[in-house]
Amino acid sequence: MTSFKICGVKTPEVVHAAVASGAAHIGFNFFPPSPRFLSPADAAPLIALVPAGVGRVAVLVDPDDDLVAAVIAAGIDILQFHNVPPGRLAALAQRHGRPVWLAAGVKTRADIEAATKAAGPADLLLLDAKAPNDAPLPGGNGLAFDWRLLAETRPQRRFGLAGGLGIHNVADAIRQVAPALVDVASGVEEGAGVKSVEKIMAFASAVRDA
Ligand SMILES: O=C(O)c1ccccc1N[C@@H]1O[C@H](COP(=O)(O)O)[C@@H](O)[C@H]1O
Repeated sequence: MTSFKICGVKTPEVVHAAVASGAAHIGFNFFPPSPRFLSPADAAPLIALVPAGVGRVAVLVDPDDDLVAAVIAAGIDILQFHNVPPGRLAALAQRHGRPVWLAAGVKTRADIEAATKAAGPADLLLLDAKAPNDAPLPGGNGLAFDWRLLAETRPQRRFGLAGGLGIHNVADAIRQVAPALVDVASGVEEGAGVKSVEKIMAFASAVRDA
């Protein structure tokens, strides 16, 4: 079965639901403009509820070193980076001694090629839709990219798929793209930043049935 990540979790009830659903990873968002934002202090008691064997992932957008250190102190074990300048990913991976994921926006084949190069030291390349220029968030926008691009230009490395996934399309995405992991934020919400336990369970069933 393809593994899945439930991203942007903010309450104990949703942590428990994500664990019960079989999520391999749970994401905590540390980007202040996001409706899913948590401070490291607020995230720490939630992160502590995640059992061993389930990955605790921090979503970070071009963070400074203090924020990275703070999320690690809060109990995070995987660092997911968006919008990091070229070269900084390797430095972050080395300095903080944690697995790193590189999230990259895709609209064209060239984006996939550039992301594959940039992801060099990353444990996972997470391909998401490229955010529109005026979007306040680089991810979490509920937008999918054209997955057919991956049939033409498949990254020669481990990659995950994010962006606009939900109960209605995740099985198709898995069959069509065969990613190592699928990642969802807004597709299991009933309002901006408000997760639905029912939708999380339905998403998990759709992944299992794919
Ligand atoms: O979710 C957010 O608010 C967010 C903010 C900044 C960077 C990344 C963010 N989320 C990531 O985007 C994917 C896809 O989101 P969606 O399913 O399309 O809503 C999400 O899983 C996070 O990895």
